[in-house]
Amino acid sequence: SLQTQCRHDAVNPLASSPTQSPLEIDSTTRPPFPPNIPWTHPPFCTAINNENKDDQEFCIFSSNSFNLGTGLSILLPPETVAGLTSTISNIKPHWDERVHLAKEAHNSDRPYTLIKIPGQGTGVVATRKIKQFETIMTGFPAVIIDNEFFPEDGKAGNVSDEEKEELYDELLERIGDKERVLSLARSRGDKVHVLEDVVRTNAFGMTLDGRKAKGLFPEIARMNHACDPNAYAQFRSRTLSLSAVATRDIMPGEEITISYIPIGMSTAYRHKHLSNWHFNCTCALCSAPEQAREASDARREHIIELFYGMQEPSTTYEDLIEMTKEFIELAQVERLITKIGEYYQVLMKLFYEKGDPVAARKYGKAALMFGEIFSDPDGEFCEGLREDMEIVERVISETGGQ
Ligand SMILES: C[S@@+](CC[C@H](N)C(=O)[O-])C[C@H]1O[C@@H](n2cnc3c(N)ncnc32)[C@H](O)[C@@H]1O
Repeated sequence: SLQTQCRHDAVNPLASSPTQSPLEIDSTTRPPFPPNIPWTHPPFCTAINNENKDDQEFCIFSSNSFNLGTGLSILLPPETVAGLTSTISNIKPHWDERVHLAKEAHNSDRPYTLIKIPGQGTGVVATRKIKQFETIMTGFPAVIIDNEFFPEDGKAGNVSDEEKEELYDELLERIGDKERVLSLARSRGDKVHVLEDVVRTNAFGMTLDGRKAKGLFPEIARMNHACDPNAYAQFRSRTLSLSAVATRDIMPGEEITISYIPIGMSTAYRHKHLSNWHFNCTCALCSAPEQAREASDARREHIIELFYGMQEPSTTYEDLIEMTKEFIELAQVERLITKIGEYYQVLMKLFYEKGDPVAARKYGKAALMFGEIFSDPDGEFCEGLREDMEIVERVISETGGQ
């Protein structure tokens, strides 16, 4: 049978793990700091007491030269950082990517500008027509912090306020371009450390070598949320970059938006998930007339029913064909294009299990095409799909597709 059980992490569309093999680390001593690695400060480490497991060491590593001197500071276990070191030292942004990054670079080539959006602070607006699938901007992180430091709102977690305060002060001190970070939006007032607030309000979920973390990409963080967005943030583990990619054509003057939450939920679920950002969503879908919103909710709920229905063992091959057609039509009406790779992957698996490898190949190819646009091309999702496609191709050549 096919190997891929892993879909993108539904809650964390940016999940991925870098492919580099870790440098050797002796975890009983301070992490090594050889001169050939890119860090410009000695690591600053602390052991966090975890009630259920052994203590875990976390260190701040910083590079002032990263990303044209804007700098990077990360707070992760040293073993995870070891796996990232070669990625960080190898980053040479392409010129077309740098256009959107460096203050001094060709500003006029940028297809967007920042403006004030009533009730939403700053937002990003297109200055020319942007074509579907075009990369709008590519950014690199300023800060990466392990999720150990972000228990869910209201939960205690393993790190004391004093420990966090000390670590965040140190992290902030080491950030090369502080303004790039401190000018970002905040949502929690003075109740928490300014860095915690900025990260909670602006960072993207990512998985690095199996550890969940939050990455702060200050340029893309200016994009506001919409429940039916026209762009998508794609993480690439190989370059540690995050790109905003257009999911449809965007006209000049149109605001460029991304979804902060997994796409495809009905209104009530969306608002529950968005509560983490402390704002009432005023996007076009949430402010649509009640009738239109209810119709969209009904379609979205039906998509979810079909999705699970198709996976029921009792579903026959004929039912699967009918359900697939209806499912794809609804997903198109709701414009869930960024999820389509994930949906097609499930269809590939189902048709394969029902003994139709030719249909499985059709959906597998489509899954990979969308996966390479909307998820990490070197991440688990695409890697797993490539392996599965080899199995499907082999079965077709052995059986002639019967
Ligand atoms: C990642 S920031 C986006 C950029 C931000 N507007 C700024 O001024 O830098 C997230 C914050 O923007 C605002 N925001 C984003 N999307 C919104 C929406 N759909 N409706 C209302 N406020 C929104 C909220 O204040 C939220 O906490």
